[in-house]
Amino acid sequence: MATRIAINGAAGRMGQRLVALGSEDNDLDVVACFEHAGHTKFGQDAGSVAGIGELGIRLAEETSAQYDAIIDFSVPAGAHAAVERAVHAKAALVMATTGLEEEHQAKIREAANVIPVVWAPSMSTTVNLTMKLCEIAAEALKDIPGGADVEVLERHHRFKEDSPSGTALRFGELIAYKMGITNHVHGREGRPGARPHNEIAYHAIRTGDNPGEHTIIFGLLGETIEMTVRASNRDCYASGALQAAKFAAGKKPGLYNMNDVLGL
Ligand SMILES: NC(=O)C1=CN([C@@H]2O[C@H](COP(=O)(O)OP(=O)(O)OC[C@H]3O[C@@H](n4cnc5c(N)ncnc54)[C@H](OP(=O)(O)O)[C@@H]3O)[C@@H](O)[C@H]2O)C=CC1
Ligand SMILES: O=C(O)C1=N[C@H](C(=O)O)C[C@H](O)C1
Repeated sequence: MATRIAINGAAGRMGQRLVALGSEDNDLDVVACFEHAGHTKFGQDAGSVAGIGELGIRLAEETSAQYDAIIDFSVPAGAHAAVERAVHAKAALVMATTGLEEEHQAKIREAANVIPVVWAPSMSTTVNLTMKLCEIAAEALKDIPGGADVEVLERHHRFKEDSPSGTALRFGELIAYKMGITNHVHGREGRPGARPHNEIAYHAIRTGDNPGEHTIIFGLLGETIEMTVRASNRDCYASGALQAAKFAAGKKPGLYNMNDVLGL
C-alpha cells in the first residue's frame, strides 16, 4: 500500500519539488499540503503552484486526510507546528528544516519518544556519503605530525535565511568529534593571530541561485585534501526526504538519520 504523506511548507522551493516528485511516485500518495495562512498562494491548488497541474489538494493549515508521514521543509515556527501535527496524528516525521533553536530541537527529540523521526540537515545521498568520507579522513589525520587544519566552506542561494548551513555545522560536529576539536569559529577578520589546530572554521557564501555546495578542507603542512559535494538542483534533497518518509512510516518510535535510511 502507498505511504500517505503530508508536506509542510508545500509552496516553498523544496515543498514544490516534494509535491512534484511525491505525486509521480507510485509508492506514495500525497494527501495534504500545509502552508501558513499568510502565504501569497494560500488556498490555491498545491499541484498548480508546483507547476505540475491540478492535484486536487489546496494549500491549507488543516486537513481531514489521514497521513502516515509528514515531511517538513519550512521555517522554525513551521517545523514546530509539524512536530505537533505528527505527534497528534501518530504519524512519522521527516524533519529537514535547518537553523532550529535549541527549544525546537528539544521538541523533536521529545517527539521521537512517541513517533518515528528522521532528522537530518541534508537528505542528499552524496552529502551523507561525504560525511562518512570526512569521518574517515578525520580519524586518519587526527594525530598527523604538524596537525591538520579543518575549514568548512559552504555556498547557497541568496534567499537562504540561516547561516552557516545546517549541513556545514553537521560536517564540523562529526569531524570535531573524531579529532577531539572543541573550538568552532565563523569567518575571520582583523588580526586573529596564527591559526590554532583546535579549531574548525566555517565560511558561508551567499550568491545567486546555488542549491547547495559544501567543501571540507583538511590542510596539512605540505599537502591538502579537499572534499566537495555539490547539488545541481533540489531534487537530491526532495527524493531523499521522500525515501525517508517511506522508511519511517510504520517504524517504531525513535530518532533516525539518513544513514539509517540509506544504509550507509
Ligand atoms: N535537510 C535538507 O536536505 C534540506 C533542508 N532545507 C531546509 O529547508 C528549509 C526550507 O527551505 P526552502 O524550501 O528553500 O525555503 P522556502 O522559504 O522556499 O520555503 C519554506 C516555506 O515554508 C513556508 N512557511 C513559513 N511559515 C510556515 C509555517 N508556520 N508553517 C508552514 N509553512 C510555513 C514559507 O512561506 P513564506 O515564503 O511565506 O515564508 C515557504 O513557503 C530551510 O530551513 C532549509 O535550510 C533545504 C533544502 C534541503
Ligand atoms: O537552504 C538550503 O537551500 C539548504 N539547506 C540545507 C542546510 O542548511 O544544510 C541543506 C542544503 O544544503 C540546502
